[in-house]
Amino acid sequence: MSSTPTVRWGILATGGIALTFTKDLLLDPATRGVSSVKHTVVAAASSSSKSRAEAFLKEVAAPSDAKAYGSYEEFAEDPNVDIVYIATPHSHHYQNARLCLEAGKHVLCEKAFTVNAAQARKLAEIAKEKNLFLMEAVWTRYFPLSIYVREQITSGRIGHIARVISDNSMALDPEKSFTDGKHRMVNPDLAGGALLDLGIYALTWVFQTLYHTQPEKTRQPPKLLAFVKPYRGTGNADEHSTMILNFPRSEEEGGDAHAVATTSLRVATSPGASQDTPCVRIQGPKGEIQVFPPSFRPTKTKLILSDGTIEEKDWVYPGPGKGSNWYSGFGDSQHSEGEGRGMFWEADEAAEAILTGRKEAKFENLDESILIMEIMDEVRRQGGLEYPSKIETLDYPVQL
Ligand SMILES: NC(=O)C1=CN([C@@H]2O[C@H](COP(=O)(O)OP(=O)(O)OC[C@H]3O[C@@H](n4cnc5c(N)ncnc54)[C@H](OP(=O)(O)O)[C@@H]3O)[C@@H](O)[C@H]2O)C=CC1
Ligand SMILES: O=C1OC[C@@H](O)[C@H](O)[C@H]1O
Repeated sequence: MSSTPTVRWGILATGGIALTFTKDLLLDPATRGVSSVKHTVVAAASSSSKSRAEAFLKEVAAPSDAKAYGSYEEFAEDPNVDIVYIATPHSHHYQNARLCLEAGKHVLCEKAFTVNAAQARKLAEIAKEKNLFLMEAVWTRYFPLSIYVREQITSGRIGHIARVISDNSMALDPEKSFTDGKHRMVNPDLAGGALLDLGIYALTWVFQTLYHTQPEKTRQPPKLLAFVKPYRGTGNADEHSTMILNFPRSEEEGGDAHAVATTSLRVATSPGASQDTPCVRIQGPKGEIQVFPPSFRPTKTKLILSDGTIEEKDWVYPGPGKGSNWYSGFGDSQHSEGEGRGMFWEADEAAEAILTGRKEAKFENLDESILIMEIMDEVRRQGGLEYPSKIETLDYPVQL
């Protein structure tokens, strides 16, 4: 019998990303060289019906004794669940995460963490009170590619970072793709728009290169200037947001660093099907690191130094995958047969934290998730973008 500890997951919601995450979760960790932990799925819940949860468990090939629930509330009480993965729209994260924390479960909650910073702060407070692990599921931070980029920065390869230019945009043709305005990408009731869905990755790259690479004690929040263009189809959801950030730095560190973070659901980072325009450029006096799209799951980096060195790297996502119908999100065709999606690395991190008693994630703690929510609050304040009060509230429980 294996002595490897197994973490027991419950999956809250059965939509697109829940399927992708759970299929990744159930891949053998040995395929990515992990031997310290195993994952299993013991329950799934659908707010639509129990039969939908059953169909979900079947589709992901969960163990046959995994339990299906037709209600999130009943599911949260399941004594066999160690940690819940929350895969509802942004609007629902606060209510759903709070439900699970109140029931004593550890939580991995999809991005954007919440609708606003106040909700994120409240969840962090409850997790702390109850001594539970809580993490925003920003999977990109856990990729070997991201770890490599951060290491190039901290080892000083390009010198003190002067500037980061970061985009995550997709030409989604919203009038055609989301005709009735109800889709979560554009629906204000679901905290839709580019900023919370796609812009968070543009900000993730800015923060993981300019903020997370600093010693924790010296990290300082940036100043922000932002513009927001509303999506005319639904009004209170943005079709693009553009952010300029200034990160304070001492003269010894090269002085203040600047970032430009952009996001759009109308135009793409790299035109057509090409992926040859960098989505992230990290610039220092000794060179530049480029990351190629899509910024949420890049497969290529290029380091260009002023001494003429060029290091190009292709990044493979370990498998075995589950074939070509693997959900890949909007406009993302970057997935090859045989590859996993790459969501298992964040799951490994959550599991490792639970097993070692750590309460926050190592590559983005709760303070950093809260700070990024504060930045997005400020973008919306400067851009005049308000969501309905029922999804901005701290009240709990609220039926959405
Ligand atoms: N990390 C990544 O790469 C990705 C992350 N995401 C994030 O995952 C979350 C979900 O996205 P995605 O899976 O694409 O969304 P889907 O619309 O495909 O699924 C959302 C699920 O949430 C549940 N739900 C509960 N209440 C509602 C409601 N009022 N309206 C719609 N759905 C509801 C439903 O499941 P049920 O009926 O079973 O309760 C639904 O299937 C978002 O936060 C998004 O940002 C999305 C795509 C990629
Ligand atoms: O998180 C995400 O990454 C992939 C995108 O396709 C999707 O819209 C977004 O939610």
